[in-house]
Amino acid sequence: MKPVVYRRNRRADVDAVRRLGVAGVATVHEAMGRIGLMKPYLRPVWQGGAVSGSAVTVLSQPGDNWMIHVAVEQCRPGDVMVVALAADSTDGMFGDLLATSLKARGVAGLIIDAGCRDILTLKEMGFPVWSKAISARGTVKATPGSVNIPVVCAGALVSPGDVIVADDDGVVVVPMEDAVRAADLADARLANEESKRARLAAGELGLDIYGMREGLAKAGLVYLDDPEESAG
Ligand SMILES: O=C([O-])CC(=O)C(=O)O
Ligand SMILES: [Mg+2]
Repeated sequence: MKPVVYRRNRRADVDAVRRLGVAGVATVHEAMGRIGLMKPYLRPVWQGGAVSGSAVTVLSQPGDNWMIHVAVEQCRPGDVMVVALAADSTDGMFGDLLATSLKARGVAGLIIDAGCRDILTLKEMGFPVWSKAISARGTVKATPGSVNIPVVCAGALVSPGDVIVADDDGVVVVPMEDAVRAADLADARLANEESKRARLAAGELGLDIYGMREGLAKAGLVYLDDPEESAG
């Protein structure tokens, strides 16, 4: 496949992107029917960061961060850069210099299926990164890849413009055309969880709130008194 950069104007619906970010990864993943989650080996390089934004996708060669430099130019404020690899790598392809460049363009964060370095500075900058590894191993600029093509990142298909939601729980992808519907479903789920949270906090049991007792009995669960106590 010839290396290519697709210039792209289309982005996901801005309000849907915001609402999906508020809902967070676990809620969005559930709302979509438990799909779209990247593999859990992708971890935030510092805790407490959270982003949602339209994906600018990058396909890079292992040990080579040339295409990240190329992709910076294609980013707009609010975008999330997603870097997939043509073959497995944990090399430290990204650090505070590239983060400074992305931040200057208003990019919200980076998802990378490889290594990241300069962690302390990234944390001080408040620039969130989810990576497969933390590694100081340096990389070259030798072989081109592509920008804004569909990629598979940590097991999930990401097309340019798809919504990326990332927080301490992981990273989830929402197809661009599903963004508004997913945001509506996530909002409904949040409202429903709020009422459940209040009832659980008041001491009601999940067993009763969810009407589980009958199903458990049908499934054969029995309750017995402790034989030692009744013998006594
Ligand atoms: O320069 C690199 O190759 C990656 C890096 O450490 C940075 O962006 O600061
Ligand atoms: Mg560096």
